[in-house]
Amino acid sequence: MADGDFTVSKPSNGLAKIRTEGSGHGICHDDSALPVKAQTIDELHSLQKKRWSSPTTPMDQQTQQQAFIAASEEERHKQRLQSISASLASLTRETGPKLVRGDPARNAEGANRVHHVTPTVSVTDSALKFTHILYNLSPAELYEQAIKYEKGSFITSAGALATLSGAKTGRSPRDKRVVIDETTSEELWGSPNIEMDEHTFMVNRERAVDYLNSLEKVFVNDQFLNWDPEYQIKVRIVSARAYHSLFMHNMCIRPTPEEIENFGVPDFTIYNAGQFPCNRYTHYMTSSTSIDLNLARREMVILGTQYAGEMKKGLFSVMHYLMPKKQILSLHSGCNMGKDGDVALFFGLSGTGKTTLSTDQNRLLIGDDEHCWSENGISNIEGGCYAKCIELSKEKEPDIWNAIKFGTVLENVVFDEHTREVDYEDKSVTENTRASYPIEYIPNAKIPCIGPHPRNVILLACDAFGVLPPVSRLTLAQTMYHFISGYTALVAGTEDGIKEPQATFSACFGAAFIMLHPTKYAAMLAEKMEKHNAAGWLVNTGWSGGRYGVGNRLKLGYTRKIIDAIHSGSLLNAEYKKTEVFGLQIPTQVEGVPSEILDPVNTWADKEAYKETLLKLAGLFRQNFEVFADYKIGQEGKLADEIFAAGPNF
Ligand SMILES: Nc1ncnc2c1ncn2[C@@H]1O[C@H](COP(=O)(O)OP(=O)(O)O)[C@@H](O)[C@H]1O
Ligand SMILES: C=C(OP(=O)(O)O)C(=O)O
Ligand SMILES: [Ca+2]
Ligand SMILES: [Mn+2]
Repeated sequence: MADGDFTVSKPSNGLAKIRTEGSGHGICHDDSALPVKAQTIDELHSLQKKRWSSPTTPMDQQTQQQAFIAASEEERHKQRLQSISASLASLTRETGPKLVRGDPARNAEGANRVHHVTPTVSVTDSALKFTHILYNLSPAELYEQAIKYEKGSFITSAGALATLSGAKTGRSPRDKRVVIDETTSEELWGSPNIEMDEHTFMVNRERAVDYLNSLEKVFVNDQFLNWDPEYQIKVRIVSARAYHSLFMHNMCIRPTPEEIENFGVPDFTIYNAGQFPCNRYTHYMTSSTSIDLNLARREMVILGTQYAGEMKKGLFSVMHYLMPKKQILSLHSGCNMGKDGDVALFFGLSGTGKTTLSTDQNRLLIGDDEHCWSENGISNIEGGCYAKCIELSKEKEPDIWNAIKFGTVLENVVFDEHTREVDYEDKSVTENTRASYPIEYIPNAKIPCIGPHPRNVILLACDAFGVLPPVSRLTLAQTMYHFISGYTALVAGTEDGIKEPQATFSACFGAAFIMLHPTKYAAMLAEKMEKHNAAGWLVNTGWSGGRYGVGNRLKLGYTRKIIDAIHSGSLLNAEYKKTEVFGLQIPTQVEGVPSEILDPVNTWADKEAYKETLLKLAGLFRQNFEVFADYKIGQEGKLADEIFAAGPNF
């Protein structure tokens, strides 16, 4: 042995004899000579964990180092529990539940932290019970909670937490409602915001709160939205599952310990009752799922769905209401920045490439999904990303692949029972498999997630009809036309027999989230693009060479080359020609992309079918835009006429 403390010699009886060296008397070291600072096993275990601290998103150094006014620790914990108890107060019983900090499983630990928050006036059993609060737990603690108590939670070979979201594996837009009162009935755009009244909201709120209070423990996250400190809001998420708490830990901005101590009263609260359904006898309820937004109360209630994306997109709706009031444009877009500070926005509906294309090894990631454009520039609303991971490959999307590690929530993926290796091709649970990770898991994330005014505005459409060009340069009026249209066409996925792509028009590429009339956002976008001289682009990340079933999806590598040419500015100076019907300007050459695919007509073998499909899509655009024809945009509505004229002509 090279540096052995002991040697092994082979005696005649065949058994190896161990001789320790340096011990002098030929006996082994006595372990008891090394003192363990504990007299009992329990004491030993208590040494394992150091004092409580809270996980953070790296903010700027100064904020982090700022000393905070120190009330006594006990006092601060008490205040926090009081604030949470107020959040969870039942409206009819007037008082909040009794709260205990910590895990009920560790009773001894919890018991000495009991706080009698408010004197109880009612005498029901629920008033006698304690609700344990698991407050801003760390990813490690949440892993333990999930694995111990939530069926379907596993650690994958990469270290991510695999979970199941239950019966719902996507959002439920038809079950999302907004309270209409005197103010909001004036302000809100009717169509996507299915209404409900205040009273019904309160019925559902009570249902969610009673459910949460009936549990042994609930998770509470206090976090921030929006990286621009001037327009940041404080959010509280009360949920029943560790999975939800970890998801929001990843998706919202994580406060420093100092910020947590001084958090105070949240600006907005989510009550996520998850699997607990709404009462279908309640007015307005059309299913067992209800996602209810009350802007006046600044509250959201979730009943009957565990799909975590509901929380993040629910808060996005809130931002779509609050931000425009401050002249800030909220955007359903990804965003990244070049080394020279050139910022690009990527708008698009789900699955069109916002996350994939904003995550670019050559550029700094500002965010993948939700942003604000204010007079200060661009800021990300969130602290994390939510990537689709169906057919995820290490080669094509290395940064997303590498972000799937400890701390990442992997929703609804399928993995090998033994190795826990994820099969990203497997759609057994759903096609909408997802990974949620903190933004700093992307190596070139731009932290803080803010940037200057955008230079390029890229509208993404996954055109399964295969007739939109891979890239077109848009005039301002065309940008507005396509922004208001919000087109994409997807295929129904795995189902057999689906030959016809489904066209979707979703105003501002986010009709499910916008709160005001689409033209309000469009006017702000036009004003900002003009002021900051941003160029508009339409990029088809969908089909080429024929519609779905005949052609193929454009290679991600080609789309990336197109995006590179937009970023570098080289595409601004390219030679262009105009397409028929849609009147789009398309480049004749893009570096790294076969020129013949740039005009889709070249890629279709059946030219007649091409023309027919093109006209069909143009007709769908025209039909969709009819409802917007009467709106004024810009001064004296001049832009409105231009925008209307910027649609297809046939
Ligand atoms: N040419 C392409 N451009 C962009 N994405 C593509 C392309 N081809 C295939 N994809 C896949 O489409 C999906 C786009 O999803 P994602 O970026 O998560 O969309 P979003 O963030 O807009 O919802 C990814 O799974 C990506 O791998
Ligand atoms: C979370 C979502 O975002 P996206 O699909 O746009 O990435 C969603 O739409 O449910
Ligand atoms: Ca995304
Ligand atoms: Mn999105």
